[in-house]
Amino acid sequence: MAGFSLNDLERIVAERGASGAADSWTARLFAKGTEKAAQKMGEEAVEAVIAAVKGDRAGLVSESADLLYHWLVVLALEGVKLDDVMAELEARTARSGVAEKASRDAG
Ligand SMILES: N=c1c2ncn([C@@H]3O[C@H](COP(=O)(O)OP(=O)(O)OP(=O)(O)O)[C@@H](O)[C@H]3O)c2ncn1[C@@H]1O[C@H](COP(=O)(O)O)[C@@H](O)[C@H]1O
Repeated sequence: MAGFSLNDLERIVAERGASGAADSWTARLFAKGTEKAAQKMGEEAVEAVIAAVKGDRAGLVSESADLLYHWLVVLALEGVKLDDVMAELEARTARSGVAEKASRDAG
């Protein structure tokens, strides 16, 4: 699917979290703080694990979405940017030399 990214969701989480809106789950999580948000993140991770082990692909998609959303809430509450995580992943990829190996294999 094109057109929606984790960066989009990160921005929505920041806006809704800061809104204080009574009908916003994100604002409620922000008000409760990192401990509650991290607890929810852990619950969603376990639910994703259970779906994977059961071979429940639709469940795995749904629980993965819940997990990524709650993970972004925890990052926001802790002042960590998605870009920081991507930079770490990029650095690991560079250290592993996988990109160079792939381009050598392709050439
Ligand atoms: N992606 C999500 C998203 N995924 C899951 N959830 C909410 O996460 C909550 C967790 O559900 P659970 O069943 O695990 O928990 P619960 O039983 O409702 O709560 P507890 O009793 O366990 O505390 C639900 O209320 C879901 O609606 C989400 N809430 C919001 N978003 C995104 O955030 C945006 C803003 O949402 P609001 O902040 O609600 O406006 C939305 O447009 C979405 O893009």
